[in-house]
Parts: sequence; C-alpha cells; structure tokens
Amino acid sequence: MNTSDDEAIAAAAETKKKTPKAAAAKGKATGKGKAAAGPKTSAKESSLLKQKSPAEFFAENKNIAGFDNPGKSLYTTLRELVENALDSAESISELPEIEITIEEITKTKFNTMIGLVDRQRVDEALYDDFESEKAREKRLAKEARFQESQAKNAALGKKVKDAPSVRGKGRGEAAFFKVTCKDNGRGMPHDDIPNMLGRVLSGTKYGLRQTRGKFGLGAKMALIWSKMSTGLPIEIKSSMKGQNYTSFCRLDIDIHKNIPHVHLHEKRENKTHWHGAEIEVIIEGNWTTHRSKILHYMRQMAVITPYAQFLFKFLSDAADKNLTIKFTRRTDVMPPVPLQTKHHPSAVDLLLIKRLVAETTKQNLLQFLQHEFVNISKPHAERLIGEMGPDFSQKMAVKSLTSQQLVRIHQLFRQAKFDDPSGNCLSPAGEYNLRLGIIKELHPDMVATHASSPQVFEGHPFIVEAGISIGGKDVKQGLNIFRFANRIPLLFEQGADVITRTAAKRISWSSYKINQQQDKIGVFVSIVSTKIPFKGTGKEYIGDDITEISSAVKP
Ligand SMILES: Nc1ncnc2c1ncn2[C@@H]1O[C@H](COP(=O)(O)OP(=O)(O)OP(=O)(O)O)[C@@H](O)[C@H]1O
Repeated sequence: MNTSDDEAIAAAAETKKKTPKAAAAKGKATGKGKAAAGPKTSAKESSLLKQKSPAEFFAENKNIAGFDNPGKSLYTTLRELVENALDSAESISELPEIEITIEEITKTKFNTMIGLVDRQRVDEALYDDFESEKAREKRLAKEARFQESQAKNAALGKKVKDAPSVRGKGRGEAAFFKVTCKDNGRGMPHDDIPNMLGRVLSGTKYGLRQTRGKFGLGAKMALIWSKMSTGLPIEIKSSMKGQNYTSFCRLDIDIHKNIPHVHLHEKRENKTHWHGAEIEVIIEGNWTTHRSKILHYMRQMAVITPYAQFLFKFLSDAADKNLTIKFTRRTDVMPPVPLQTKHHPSAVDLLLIKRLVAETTKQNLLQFLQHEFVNISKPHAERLIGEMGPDFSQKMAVKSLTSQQLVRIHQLFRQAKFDDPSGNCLSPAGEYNLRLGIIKELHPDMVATHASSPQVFEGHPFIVEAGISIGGKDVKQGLNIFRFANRIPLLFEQGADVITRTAAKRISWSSYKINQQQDKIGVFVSIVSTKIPFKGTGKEYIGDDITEISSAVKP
C-alpha cells in the first residue's frame, strides 16, 4: 500500500467519525454507497436511455433511403415498386409485364377522400405566398426590366434566358399522387403480406444472391412516407400462381413498434387466374420537379430490360398533362435467374461466422467448412483444420467451438489463399440484351458492346458490361452516361460515381476518333454482383474508391 492510499483511508475514517452525513455524500459521489442495495437513484437521475425502432429511425432519416423531398419521394416510390415488380416476375422466369400509374390527386379530391371539408382562404395575409401591394408592384417592375433586357439580347442575337420563377418562401401547397404498380410476378403468400410490407427490414432477398432489392426497406419507406405525408394506408392485391383467390390487404405501419397495422386482410375470388401483385400508395409528391427524372428512369429501365414490357401512365384532371408511354418488349430472351450462393471464406467477418455456426445443420467442423463456404473442398478443409492448431479436429462438434476458436478460424480465413468465387451465380443483362436495349430506345448510328469476365472484390464476384453508342434520338452532344447496378438505373449522385468518373476523366475519347464535346456519345455501364457497394441505402451510386471495380470499369 502506498502513502497516498494510506492517507485516503485515514481521511475517510476521520470524515466518518466526524459527520455521518458528509460520509454518505462522499459514498454517493464515489459510487460506494450501501453495499447491498447500491446507491439510490433519484427521480432526477433516472436513465436517459431510449430505444428507437428501425421504422422510427428511417422515418426520421428518410433522406438516406432516397426520400429527401416530395419530388424525390415520388421518384423513389415508383422506383422501389418497379424494382420489386421486376424481381418478382424474374424470380419465376416470367417475361415481366408491368403497369405503372401515377395519378395526380387535387387537394379537393384528397380532402374528400379523407373526409375533410375543403376550406377557402379567408385571411390571405396569413399565407406564405401572400404578396402585399408593394411587393406586387416591385415584382412587376422587375419582370418588365427583365423582358426589356431579353428583347435587347434577342435583337443582338444573344442567348435568351428563362424568366426567373416566382415562388413563395415556404413549401407551398402540397400535391398528392396515387402511385400504382401492377406486375405478373410471383405474388406474396397471403399470411406474409403484412410483414413483407409493414415491417421495416423484412424481406425475402437477404441471401447471397444478385437482386435489385437488398435491404427489406424500399416498399416500407413508401408506406412510411405515405403515413407522414397523407396519413393513408397502402393497399396490396396479390395472387400466387395456381391460387384460386386474390389476397387483399390494406395496412399501415406502427412506426413506434415497427409492426404492421392491418386494416383489412381478406381473400377474394380470383376469376381471371391472375398472378402477381398490385400495390397502391397515396403520397405527397412533386411531378413538375421530378417528371424528367421519372421518365429517364423508365427509359433507362427499358434499355437494360428489353425483355420487359412497361406501360407508364400519368393521369391528371388537367388533360394536357396526361401521358401514356409504352415501352414494348423486343425480345423473349431473359437473363437466367440469379442463383443463391454461399459465402466466400475471405468475405466473412466474425459475426457472420458465428451466425453460420448457429444456423448450420452440419455436425462437425470438416463438414461445416466444406458445405457452408464456396471454394473449400474436403482436402482443403482438412489442411485448414490442421493449420488451425492442436485444439481443432475434423470431427469436433461445430456448435462447441469457443469464441477464441472462432477468432482463430476468422484469422486463418483472412490470411489463407482461396480460389476466387466464380461468376456462375450472377445474371448480367447479356451483350445481346444490352445492345438491343440501346438500339430500341436510342436508335443510334453505331453501337459496340463488351462484357468482362467475372472479377472479384472482397470475396464477391462481379461482372461489368459496357456499351458505347454514337448518335441517336434524344441524345445530347457530349457524354450521355447510363449507369446500372444489378440492372437498376442509377440517376442521382452522378458526379461521385465510379462509372461517370471513369467515362469523363479516364478515357481518352480522341484516341478512338471520338469528339467528347461534339459527338453524341452514349456510355452504358452495367455492373452486377452479389454485393453492390452502394453508398447509402438509397442505391444511387457506387463510390470510386474500390480499386477492383474502378479498374474493371475502365476498358
Ligand atoms: N411486387 C412484389 N411481388 C412479390 N413480392 C413482393 C413485391 N413487392 C415486395 N415484395 C416482397 O416484400 C419484400 C419487401 O420489399 P421491400 O421493397 O420492402 O424490400 P426489398 O425489395 O426486399 O429490399 P430493398 O429495400 O433493397 O428494396 C420483398 O423482399 C418481397 O419478398
């Protein structure tokens, strides 16, 4: 015992003798109160710890899932529904037939739907778009000046600018849309519908397989957004092949508990023997700001999926806004259904090894290594076990492995050499389809395509397919970059994406006798993998920081 300990004990004994109250206070401060019951917690000190459900988290951070604002939310809702529809039809090798309708709902119609009486404005000055007499005069004078300068510019042959738009300060009046997506896919089992669409982070696409969906989030985000912006539930109709009934379900989500709140769930007659799903959601959106993104998305989807048929409709009370576009099927050749694969030993972390041990049906370590991972043959597994050390044996029960032994296996997996995973489980669009898609949607003067052999990053196989086109319809001068990941068009965050950066900065177009500024160049790059390293859950771009991918994208 050193001097300072001695001193502290002596001082404490002294305090105890002198003032029992002061000693108690000291005990509280040092956390050494009554030995058995522990220090009492006053109401003021009660724990501040709170839990949040995944649904609450995503409702509060909806931007990370692509629901940044009403316009983007309309775009992302459509996209999530279309991608689910395609995944579903392709999973049963059915040529996809997908109908998408966006119906504009006026405020009066919306209010009638929810039983709210429409009210006219009474006190105009209360509103954000109210313009005082003075402000009106000022605006009109500004507009007149602008028109004068435009007239002068036009007379001098100079470029004429668009008139600046006049907007209120705030968000203005909300616009509502009913988004419906109907497919001819697998449908959903009746009893699973509430959890599939009303519980965040639940889905059927979590295995190691190339799919458009991945997180078990997209459709639920559309529902959360509808709950946040209109308070209306989602409606689902679904029927599986051979079922003589259609499931109908109307539900919303209990955000706090992250559980579905079912309003109606029943079986109805399926006279037409239809199979597939039809999902309908009513949300706030903005068609004006995101019309062009939505149409680009549909067109790009038609490029990468020429074997699908899409019927896109925009319906409005203003007849001149109505739109119907049919993207026709050009081929019956579908890429093969992507296969579920096992994990590559170099791509697993400790947590995943523990999960695989907990879930495996294999009894011993030898069988476990051989059957739960790709590229470990029996002789290879025997050698690996030998290398693990004397505590390990081929016959040892895999469920009896200690935490330390699992760490040893993980360490060995990181250091040992394994053959690369094969790309057999992947389903690229195929050069034929990519070429066809480009010709069908762009009508270029020239197209060239190329597909790479499978490559690997972090134990995941990936394939890059690319196409270049020159000329065509609705193609602007310069680079027109079309990016696809697991056959999803990526339209946002273009600047940071590996494909854009490669096309714009790392390719010497002049060496191919292509003028980067003047020619109408279409660049199409499609990456498929069991793991697309998206930045964020919004699936909007692939970063430029994975060497294997960036060098594979550059020809
Ligand atoms: N049109 C559909 N047809 C059949 N099943 C569907 C359909 N839409 C959704 N599902 C089922 O509901 C599940 C949840 O869909 P959700 O969009 O929430 O997530 P996901 O597609 O699995 O992943 P992600 O969040 O990456 O899109 C899907 O995994 C699928 O099983």
